[in-house]
Amino acid sequence: MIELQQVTKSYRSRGTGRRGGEVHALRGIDLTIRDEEMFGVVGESGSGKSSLLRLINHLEAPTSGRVLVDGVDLARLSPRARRAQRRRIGMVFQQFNLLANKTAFDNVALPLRLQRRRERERVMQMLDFVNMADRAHQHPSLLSGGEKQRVAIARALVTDPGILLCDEPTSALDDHHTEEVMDILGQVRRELRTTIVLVSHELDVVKASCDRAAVLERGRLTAVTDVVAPPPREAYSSYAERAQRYLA
Ligand SMILES: Nc1ncnc2c1ncn2[C@@H]1O[C@H](COP(=O)(O)OP(=O)(O)OP(=O)(O)O)[C@@H](O)[C@H]1O
Repeated sequence: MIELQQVTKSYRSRGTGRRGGEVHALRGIDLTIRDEEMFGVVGESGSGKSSLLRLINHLEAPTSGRVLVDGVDLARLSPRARRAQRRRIGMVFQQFNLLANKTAFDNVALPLRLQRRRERERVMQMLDFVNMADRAHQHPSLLSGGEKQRVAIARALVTDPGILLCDEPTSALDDHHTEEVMDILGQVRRELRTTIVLVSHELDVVKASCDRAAVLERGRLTAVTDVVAPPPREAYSSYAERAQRYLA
């Protein structure tokens, strides 16, 4: 479970025009994300979505308030214990962040190697999970955006984290690849029982996949809603019927 209690995050403003000023990226956030749910975070650009993820991952500490992951306040841990705790959280980014000079296999193996683990089987198992086993020895430049993101998901999950944070994972992809990546994330939740936090400005993606979603507006949490999934494609007899009903 992830809990944010009265969390505030402020940054010194960038640039010289407002020297000494502060940007209030998050203000007074109270939020609980349950185990094994797919939780959406939506909001306009600058509303604080990425800041929220960085706090959950403890890449940054809150200015005030507490962030608890499975009941543990990472701010109170020693740096070493915090690093160990952070390994239980995987992360996926909009621009994939794969190393261009390494194959898909080596990219996925990297988090294990950083822990001095060499587990070829485990790497292949994760590549298989994202349907990329047959591309294991290709470099990212030969892969489509959707394929790169699937490799990035395998890399994030190879150390078996209980939580996966996704920052705009489909925003650089076309509709077809978006669907492919969201199918994989659905499978991650169902089969690996990973808790997924999905930051996205694409309301359709959140509607089709999340159980609940938080709406951020200029750093404030304005709502947490249960998401009602749209009817599945099979519910319509034709594309025309689906388009008509979806748009109306
Ligand atoms: N390191 C930083 N230093 C200064 N200001 C920052 C920093 N990171 C974020 N901000 C500011 O905090 C606010 C929230 O930014 P954040 O990136 O969390 O929003 P976002 O909703 O993820 O936006 P986007 O969708 O454009 O990435 C913005 O005004 C941003 O300029």
